[in-house]
Amino acid sequence: MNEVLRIAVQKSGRLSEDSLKLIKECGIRFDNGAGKLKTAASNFPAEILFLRDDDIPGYVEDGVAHIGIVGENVSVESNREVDPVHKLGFSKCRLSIGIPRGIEYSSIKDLDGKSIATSYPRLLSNYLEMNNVSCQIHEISGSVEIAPSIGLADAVCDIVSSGSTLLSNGLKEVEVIFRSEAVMIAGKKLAAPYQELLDQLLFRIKAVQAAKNNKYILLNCPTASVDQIMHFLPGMKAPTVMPLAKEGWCSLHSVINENDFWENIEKIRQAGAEGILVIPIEKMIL
Ligand SMILES: Nc1ncnc2c1ncn2[C@@H]1O[C@H](COP(=O)(O)OP(=O)(O)OP(=O)(O)O)[C@@H](O)[C@H]1O
Ligand SMILES: O=P(O)(O)OC[C@H]1O[C@H](OP(=O)(O)OP(=O)(O)O)[C@H](O)[C@@H]1O
Ligand SMILES: [Mg+2]
Repeated sequence: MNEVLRIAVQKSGRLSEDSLKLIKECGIRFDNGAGKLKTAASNFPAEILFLRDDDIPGYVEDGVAHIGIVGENVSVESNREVDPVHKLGFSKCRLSIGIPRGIEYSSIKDLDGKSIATSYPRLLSNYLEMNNVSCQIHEISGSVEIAPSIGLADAVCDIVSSGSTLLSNGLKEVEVIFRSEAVMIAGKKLAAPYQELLDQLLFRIKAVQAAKNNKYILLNCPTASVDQIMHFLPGMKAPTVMPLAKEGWCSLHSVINENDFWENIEKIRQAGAEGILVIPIEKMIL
């Protein structure tokens, strides 16, 4: 197969580092020397294109790139015909409406007749329409949070993560209109060889993500407690249980999910587990 999967990633910005890290964790090696806008992988039929994030959905729709990594906010705002094939779990943020801190706010209806500055006119107008509110939208491409203080608009609608940009510009968050994270997008109806390469890449991405969400756990426990502990550590199929060289004791090996880690650790300690070791997993094939 000579086909090469073209992957579009952001050249420099909030998505760049995590996008390249993910591709590397999938075992794909490439050289991304400074200023390089295109690079070929050395051990996977892929080429990486370094682009402005706003241009990525368009390139994927046109087939210039087969797949791309962008924020869901940018993908949906672009209204391009692309498939959001897999959420990637990084660059989590929200698109929110903010108003000057001193202004009282009770509901979205308070914004009726007001002006809002944003880089996301489509997402904003859909939200306003859904709520039967009519506003004047000022589209600007950056430094949106400055708008109320220079008299450009009454409110803003922009990306919020920690909220510190809103805060340092005298604004408060009043409505979350969209929640976003990085997503892999693909062209509609990819030709079979590219779909096959995308499937291989997705298989690797899922293994990397599963490994990040789980830890390998080893512990010692009284043999009589195994059933109770297994209940909290079901493992991928079932935990491994081996006798210890001490009568009435065994060693139990399993995986534990990051999300309920502390809660379950407490429960297995109460059930008699001792000498608990928790180890990161590098890849996890389900
Ligand atoms: N503060 C943040 N925390 C988390 N994710 C964010 C944050 N700001 C932006 N993002 C996400 O990262 C994406 C890229 O943000 P960035 O600020 O790098 O975009 P940009 O300035 O438009 O970049 P480009 O120069 O490529 O056009 C956003 O579309 C959003 O999905
Ligand atoms: O809630 P916070 O944690 O403060 O993050 C929100 C800010 O982050 C992004 O800007 P960024 O810093 O990427 O700068 P840019 O808009 O110039 O790209 C976004 O446009 C917000 O301004
Ligand atoms: Mg951009």
